[in-house]
Amino acid sequence: MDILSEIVANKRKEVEASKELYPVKLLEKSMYFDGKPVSLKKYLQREDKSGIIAEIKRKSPSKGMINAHVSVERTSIGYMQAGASGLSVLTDKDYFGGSPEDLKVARSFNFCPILRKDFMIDEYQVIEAKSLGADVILLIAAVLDKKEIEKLGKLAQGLGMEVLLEVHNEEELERSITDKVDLIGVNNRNLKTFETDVKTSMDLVEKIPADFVKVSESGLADPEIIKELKKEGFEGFLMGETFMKNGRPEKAAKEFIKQLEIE
Ligand SMILES: O=C(O)c1ccccc1NCC(=O)[C@H](O)[C@H](O)COP(=O)(O)O
Repeated sequence: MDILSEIVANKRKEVEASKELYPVKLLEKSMYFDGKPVSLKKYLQREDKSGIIAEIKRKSPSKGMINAHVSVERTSIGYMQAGASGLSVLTDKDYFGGSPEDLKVARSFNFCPILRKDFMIDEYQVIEAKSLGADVILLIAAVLDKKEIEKLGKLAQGLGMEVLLEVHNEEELERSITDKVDLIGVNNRNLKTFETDVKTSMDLVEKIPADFVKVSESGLADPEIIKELKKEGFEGFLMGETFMKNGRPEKAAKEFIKQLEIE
């Protein structure tokens, strides 16, 4: 079984357990449930922002432990002060060392778009994302068919959230495009081999219809590459490890964003 199939199989069990522990009726009582989400699309298009979606991720299947002792409060606030356009918070525990609590902490300290970064396969998780205060959910084309993307996307949009669809190649892009998503992310990481190549973004960009905000994801570590991706039409840049491998991720983000020379 490849890692993605393993993560998804594990996620199915986890979601069933969560449904028992925290039924939807309870999630709907959250103080965030009726709140208006913050638009990532709008933040990515602000000229005073960097376009960086800065991620909080303690570990990953490709890199193992990256930063076990990160302070979500300090890092999330620091990322936004450094000029990030939004936050991405891993809520998967077993493979990424995150938790729903991490997202709640980031939400309570920041007014900015927050992406719930997880493996979404069930409507329950979309409702849970809203109850945690998320503004955006991720849908991964490699694990969902078009009907599932439309069902989960429609529910998220109905709750006021935006949807980031992640693709890795032309086949995934072609079979998944729908108006039930708002942003399209090109994952530079091959989730089977873990190899990252920014050429993946460069090659796919012209195939993405103009009405979607374009995000380049993973393996980004050089400000010059961000400048090139911007020229190609990308407005968002999802970055995790480059910042998280530093003891103070927010300081690494500040240094990096400074080099983008935002006016
Ligand atoms: O990062 C992994 O090893 C990974 C493995 C399997 C599925 C997803 C994985 N990563 C999730 C992500 O999409 C990244 O955290 C995100 O794009 C940031 O990437 P990076 O800047 O390379 O940390």
